Amino acid sequence: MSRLVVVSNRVADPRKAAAAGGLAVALGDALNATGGLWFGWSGTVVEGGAPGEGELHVQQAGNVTLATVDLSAEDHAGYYLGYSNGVLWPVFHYRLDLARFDAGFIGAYRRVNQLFARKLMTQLKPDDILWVHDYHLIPLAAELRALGATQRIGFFLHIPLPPQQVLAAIPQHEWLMRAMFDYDLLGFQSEADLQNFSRYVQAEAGAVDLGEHRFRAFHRTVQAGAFPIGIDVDEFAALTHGKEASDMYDRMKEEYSRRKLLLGVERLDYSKGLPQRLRAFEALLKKYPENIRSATLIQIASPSREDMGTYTDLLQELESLCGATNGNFGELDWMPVRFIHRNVARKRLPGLYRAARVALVTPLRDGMNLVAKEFIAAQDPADPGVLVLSRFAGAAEQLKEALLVNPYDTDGTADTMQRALQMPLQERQARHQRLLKNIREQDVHWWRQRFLDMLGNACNG
Ligand SMILES: O=P(O)(O)OC[C@H]1O[C@H](O[C@H]2O[C@H](CO)[C@@H](O)[C@H](O)[C@H]2O)[C@H](O)[C@@H](O)[C@@H]1O
Ligand SMILES: O=c1ccn([C@@H]2O[C@H](COP(=O)(O)OP(=O)(O)O)[C@@H](O)[C@H]2O)c(=O)[nH]1
Repeated sequence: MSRLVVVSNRVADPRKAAAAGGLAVALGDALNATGGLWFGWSGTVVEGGAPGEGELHVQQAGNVTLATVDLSAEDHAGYYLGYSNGVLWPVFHYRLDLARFDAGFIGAYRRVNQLFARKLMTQLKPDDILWVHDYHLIPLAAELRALGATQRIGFFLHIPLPPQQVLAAIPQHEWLMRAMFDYDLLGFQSEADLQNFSRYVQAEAGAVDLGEHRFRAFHRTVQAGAFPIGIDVDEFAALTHGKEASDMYDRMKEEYSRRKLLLGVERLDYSKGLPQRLRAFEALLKKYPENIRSATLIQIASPSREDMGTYTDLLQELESLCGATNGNFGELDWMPVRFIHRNVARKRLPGLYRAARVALVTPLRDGMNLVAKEFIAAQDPADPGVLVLSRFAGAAEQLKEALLVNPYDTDGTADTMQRALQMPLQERQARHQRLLKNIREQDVHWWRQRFLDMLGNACNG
């Protein structure tokens, strides 16, 4: 059997995967099941290190070999903060207004992909199957092929793929698109992303649609598909009954025994729609004053990409919005919003999810959003909470029994929050049952197996 080689910017020890975030948890799970090699950035930034160079560290973690590379400070700035998160992240989330098309970034992005390709080549076996993840590494297959790699290589994009006209604003978009054709299989989170890819390559590269999502361009044929990522429902249910989550649940129930909790959990990121959510919550208090003193919003915003101005600006905006709502509506014995700018350990999160009556997952755009699925998995089926979900999250294609909202519509979102708070038990149970069925059927194992089965059958040529 071929060995699985997973490549991603973030790498985490899969034995400790429960402590890591979305992408890392899912990949840890995929590798735990099959064993193999996980290759990527070590997380170390070397001040004064030579650009395009980095030490390779190899260690064993159970049945998974971890191979990671350090990055020089110059490469980290240009590749991770610059091109990946200053250009690709905003554009792929439809935010051209936030993109910084700095001509200096692309050199570092290319250099790090070349560095990864060189280091990875030393670890590869001829019949390995490679699975590359996310926007940091789009040209990796092209760089590997240039060094002679002939292995099967798949790519999965964890973030949205925007429409053609948005994508085409990236000065290097043709180069990126050509690089995509060096993969055998391209995976997207949703049907909408897949459709955008199909239109884009036909319009911009004159690609020929061979049917069943196979496209021919640049003398190569690539298979594409939608593979919505899931969670390990059983692992999450077990976490829910663990000590950390139970303690958290008990604390929350005691603290908020007389109140209904609304909950938001995410990285502090402009894609997550946090200012819009806070405004909608304030509109809820204005339109439905019965919620004054009886509803509390807990918003966890875990620190992310803090070296970037767009992220620090957002923090200031959120602090000011929360301050205004608490100032306008707060009472001596009740504060409407609790804003927590810290990471909450994943082991404790299920307790928080279970104590909440309503989860607010209202991103402006999101590849998938695993928090939505974790919230469902953590609920008590006899008395479940309600999921309010943005129609612009990848998860909305699957989770149809959630209350779907347009996060730009402040009053509409406030009305939906009210509906969620008022929803009768029977309706909550019926919706939850169907949502749980969905996340069980399309879980992380299903995601991995479908992608790898299709990669096994796909062959570029
Ligand atoms: O690695 P960071 O820069 O700290 O960012 C964390 C991860 O954020 C993004 O996650 C995406 O993947 C999730 C799992 O598929 C998906 O549910 C979510 O919608 C996406 O935003 C990013 O794509 C990852 O590469 C980062 O590691
Ligand atoms: O304080 C926090 C906030 C988030 N998460 C985890 O981070 C992941 C976020 O994944 P998601 O797909 O929702 O969004 P991303 O951050 O990857 O864009 C989920 O597994 C959360 O449980 C966490 O462990 N602690």
